[in-house]
Amino acid sequence: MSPRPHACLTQYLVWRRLQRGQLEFLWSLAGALGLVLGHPFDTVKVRLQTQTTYRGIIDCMVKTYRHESLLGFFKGMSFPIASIAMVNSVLFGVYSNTLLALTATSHQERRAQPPSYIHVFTAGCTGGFVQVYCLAPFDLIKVRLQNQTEPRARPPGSPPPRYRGPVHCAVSIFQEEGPRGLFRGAWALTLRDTPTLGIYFVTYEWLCRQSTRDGQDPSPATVLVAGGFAGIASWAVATPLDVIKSRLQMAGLKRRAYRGVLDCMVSSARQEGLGVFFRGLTINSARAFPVNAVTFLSYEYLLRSWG
Ligand SMILES: CN(C)C(=N)NCCC[C@H](N)C(=O)O
Repeated sequence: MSPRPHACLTQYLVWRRLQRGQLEFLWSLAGALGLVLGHPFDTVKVRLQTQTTYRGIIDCMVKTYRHESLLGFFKGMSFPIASIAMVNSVLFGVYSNTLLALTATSHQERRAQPPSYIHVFTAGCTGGFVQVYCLAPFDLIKVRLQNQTEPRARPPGSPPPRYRGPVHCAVSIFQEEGPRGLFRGAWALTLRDTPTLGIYFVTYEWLCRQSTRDGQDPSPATVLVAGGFAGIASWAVATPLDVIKSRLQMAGLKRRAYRGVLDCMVSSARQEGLGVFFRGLTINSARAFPVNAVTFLSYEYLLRSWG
């Protein structure tokens, strides 16, 4: 005997819900995996951008390893892992919905009727702008923890690190610098992410269209390569403001008074030369490829499975 139609529908909906749950879980897992692999590079980048004690990438890696062991490279990783699924959902969700509003086509329909690059750029900038306000406090805590160079096993009598962990760091910033302190550097982050996420999605779309027949979905290899290069292109453009953002985030701690983004740019350039804006460019690009290849692969497959 065949089951009643409404029972079939209920079973189907439950199955779809489970499938979605699994996919959301996989997305978080893929994002988190990319982040774990990329975090050591990120730590070296942040230290090069904010501290003047290192002569370059290798010097920073050697000093970090000698002084703090391998664990030193993974400082500040827990909050980014905990928030990556939310930040990516906001970014990709706003991007996709802005494209939907601009072009009135769903993700599936966009293969047959590709949106213009102006629309892709506008949707990317909108996604970038909105995600900043989810990302800013997590990014601030990450940067503060990555800059703590104390080893885990401290010699007796040496002072403890200022922050005992991410929660202690968040509470201390809130108490010492006020609720606005948690958004320190958010304006520089907005200037960094709004245009560069436009570039990110345009690069991805352009590379996918170059190697995919009209109307077809890009292959997994295309998605990985296009995602990786989109990461590199956007981070290359983002690096100067990334340096400024990290310095402003650390400024609250050092009680170093910058009057704003422009002041930080001018005084950094005066003291260290124009090269300061490219600190961390190489390591940022090396990190960007794997992290963003994985991010786009999970995004494409999630949307295809959701239909
Ligand atoms: C240039 N920018 C800011 C970006 N492309 N951002 C989006 C990619 C974010 C990814 N989780 C990453 O950390 O690379």
